[in-house]
Amino acid sequence: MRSVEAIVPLKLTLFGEHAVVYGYPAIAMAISETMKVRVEKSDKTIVSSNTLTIGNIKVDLDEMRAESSQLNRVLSYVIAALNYFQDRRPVHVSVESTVEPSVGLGTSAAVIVGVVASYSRYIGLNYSPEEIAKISREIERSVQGLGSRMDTYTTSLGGLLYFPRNSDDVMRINGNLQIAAGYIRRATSTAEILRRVKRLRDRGHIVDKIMDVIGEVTELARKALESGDDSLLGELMYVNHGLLSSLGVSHPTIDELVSTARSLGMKGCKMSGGGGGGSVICVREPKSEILLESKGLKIVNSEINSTGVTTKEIN
Ligand SMILES: Nc1ncnc2c1ncn2[C@@H]1O[C@H](COP(=O)(O)OP(=O)(O)O)[C@@H](O)[C@H]1O
Ligand SMILES: C[C@@](O)(CCOP(=O)(O)O)CC(=O)O
Ligand SMILES: [Mg+2]
Repeated sequence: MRSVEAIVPLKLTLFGEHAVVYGYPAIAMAISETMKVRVEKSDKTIVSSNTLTIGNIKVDLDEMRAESSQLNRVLSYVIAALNYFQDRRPVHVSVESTVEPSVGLGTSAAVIVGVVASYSRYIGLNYSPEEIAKISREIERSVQGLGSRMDTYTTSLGGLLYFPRNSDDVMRINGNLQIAAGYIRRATSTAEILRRVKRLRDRGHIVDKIMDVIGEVTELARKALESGDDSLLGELMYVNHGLLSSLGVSHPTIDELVSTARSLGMKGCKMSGGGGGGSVICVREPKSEILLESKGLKIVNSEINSTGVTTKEIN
């Protein structure tokens, strides 16, 4: 077999980001923005990517070789995913994403899921999406030192998913939800923001009280999703956003956007994902994408992806 290609959906966190890391519930959905990870036969291990940006490079112009102290960090998820396998064969891993890295859409999870799905099939293993999710979750947590099962399970399994409190379970939600979503670039990574929240949480109980309320909001949002109550769902988005902002994980542009949406009488908007900039979701209505674009956000294809990660052999 010459090569295998995995197509991985990215994700939107609807409710419960950050709290889910500490056992509180969350709701996330896989979307139709995707990442392709192709693994093909090679005489040495090479990684190429269409969206990765690295700074601080030194180029040997005679050899046209680039070096950067940031390479290891930026490729850490790909490297960790390949290192998971005992059966290591030299391959060319090419990653093609329709969005920028590190904007709250789960590219860290997607790149791990894509490498695990494509490389495992390339060496003749036949993992189920659940096995890919389980393996990928441990890899993402090992790279970041912190993190929940939400992103790796959502990008592996697809659909609209509910992650119950204090459990390793995941359940599908039947809800027909129209979301508008977009992102701005951010200057930090989710791993760094997770460390910042952990430091805050280690200093006292107030963070757990805030996360407990986020958990209550998420449970109410699950019921609103199942009953199709968009106006309650939107209100809960504003509340969840305010609670995340109180944890210091939002961003001035995002806060201003969400408060503008609320003052315009829009149903609901909130940050989505790790924060510090990145993604915003709104209950879809005529004004939502206009507002997102007016604040400089890049709109993403937020149609639900119900299939999760898929792979195909390319001969
Ligand atoms: N196309 C890609 N190729 C290789 N690694 C990627 C790619 N996209 C993202 N990553 C990895 O994921 C990291 C971003 O993860 P994170 O900060 O959690 O943001 P998010 O998961 O919201 O996209 C990047 O710094 C990089 O290490
Ligand atoms: C902040 C968190 O809840 C979601 C992170 O989302 P993203 O990597 O920014 O797309 C972390 C986690 O669940 O592992
Ligand atoms: Mg991530």
